[in-house]
Amino acid sequence: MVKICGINDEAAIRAVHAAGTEMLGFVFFAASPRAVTPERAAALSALIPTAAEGGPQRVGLFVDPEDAALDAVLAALPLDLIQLHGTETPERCAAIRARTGRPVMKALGIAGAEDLALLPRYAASVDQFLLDAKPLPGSAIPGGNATVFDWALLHDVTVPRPWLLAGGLTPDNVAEAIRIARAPGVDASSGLERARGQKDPERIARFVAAAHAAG
Ligand SMILES: O=C(O)c1ccccc1N[C@@H]1O[C@H](COP(=O)(O)O)[C@@H](O)[C@H]1O
Repeated sequence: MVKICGINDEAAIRAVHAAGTEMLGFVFFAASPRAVTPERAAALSALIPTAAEGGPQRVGLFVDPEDAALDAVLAALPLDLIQLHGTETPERCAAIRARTGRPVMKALGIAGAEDLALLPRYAASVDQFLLDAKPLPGSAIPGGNATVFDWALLHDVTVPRPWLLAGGLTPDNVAEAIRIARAPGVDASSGLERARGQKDPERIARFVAAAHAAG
């Protein structure tokens, strides 16, 4: 299972589809260099087949969203999954799942084994986990920072929901990351860019091929 996040232009979404990627992410968080408006995401999404037609699942990435922000995005395009990348509590995740009728993927920042203790607290309230590097102090955004964590922390962990590994993944390190973390899926953004916020179609193709081969 491969997710490419931060899709914000036509070449990138076409590359994601051509590579046979299972999921793509639109960032609805204004502080991100990859942020898109709901209208821009809808226009890009319309360029390739829907998930029901065999295309990738559309994931909406939010950071501590208000209900109105979720409603505005869902009115513009039919997301398949909601990614929550802020400080949402288990109760807020459950409320968003109920309100939107969409499955929820909760991102947890991992820096040490103690961070994995949160997994059981969220398990009943979410459908998937995204295990990402914990942002370094002073980071302007809570993800998408090309930060890697120690994948071996996950080697012997039973994650109580389907999950993706994220944080500083690139075409060159993704196979090793999958092997060490025993990850069933991966997600990448910065490592597939030619400049901050600008995806490179060639890196997308190499990343997806490497991840699928490793899986
Ligand atoms: O990509 C962003 O701009 C972003 C902003 C706010 C929260 C999360 C964000 N991205 C997610 O972060 C991880 C790791 O990204 P990277 O590969 O290290 O750049 C990824 O899952 C994105 O979904």
